[in-house]
Amino acid sequence: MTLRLEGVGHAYAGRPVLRDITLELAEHRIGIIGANGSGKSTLARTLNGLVVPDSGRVLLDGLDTRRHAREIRRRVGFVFSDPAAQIVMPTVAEDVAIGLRRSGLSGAEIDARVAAVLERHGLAGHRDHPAHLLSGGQRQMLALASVLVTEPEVLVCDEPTTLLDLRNTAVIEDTLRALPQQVVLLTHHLDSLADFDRVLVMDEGRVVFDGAPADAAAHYTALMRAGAAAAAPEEGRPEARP
Ligand SMILES: Nc1ncnc2c1ncn2[C@@H]1O[C@H](COP(=O)(O)OP(=O)(O)OP(=O)(O)O)[C@@H](O)[C@H]1O
Repeated sequence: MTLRLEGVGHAYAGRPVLRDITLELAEHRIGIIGANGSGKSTLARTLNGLVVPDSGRVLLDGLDTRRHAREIRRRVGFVFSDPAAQIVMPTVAEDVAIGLRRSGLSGAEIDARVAAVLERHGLAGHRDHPAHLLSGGQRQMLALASVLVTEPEVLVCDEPTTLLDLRNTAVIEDTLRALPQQVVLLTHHLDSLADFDRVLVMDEGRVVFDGAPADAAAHYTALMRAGAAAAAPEEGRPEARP
């Protein structure tokens, strides 16, 4: 199973946010880091066809997201930063089950799969609770469970721990780490990617580094320092003083 981007470019209202990106994503765990607005989310969204690029193409095992959107969405799951974006049903179990409505499984099979996923992710005791009464960490776990129940081959997670405290961040990260399927994780937490197979650094719509986690973290830190230095007022300039 391989995701491939070929010459991918995308613009919003004429402003380029992805610039000629060519990549093959085959490793088990891939991280993407980069400054706010560098194009990470847009890139991630091209991977399951949520965004169809203006130019170039994105392929999953040769299937183009432009033409095979439904098949690709089934195989590439997507988890958003804010679980509110994907929790749609009143109760926890109903929310997990909704992803299986077109699976062709029987009601009993759906119930069994939902129960297994809730059990695996520590939500079995909340089966019939309203989703909005869960804690932030439980809500994100529910959003993750609702995607995992469909058994995607790839999971793309767009900053899934941004709204969580350190404990829940660790719980979600440990869950992602233990998944058998390919995971593409966007994050601002460089430590979370320490044992990843590959980390991409994005800057202004381009992949400016692609390699081992420690090297990517160093590259990103240097990039951010250079950006901060360029933006800071020059020392000693009279107009820069308070
Ligand atoms: N639907 C949209 N319409 C218009 N502009 C958009 C849209 N989505 C993103 N943008 C803009 O495109 C640029 C890249 O956004 P994107 O969300 O891909 O970056 P990001 O690296 O994920 O940022 P962050 O770390 O802040 O989430 C930003 O300037 C953003 O404002």
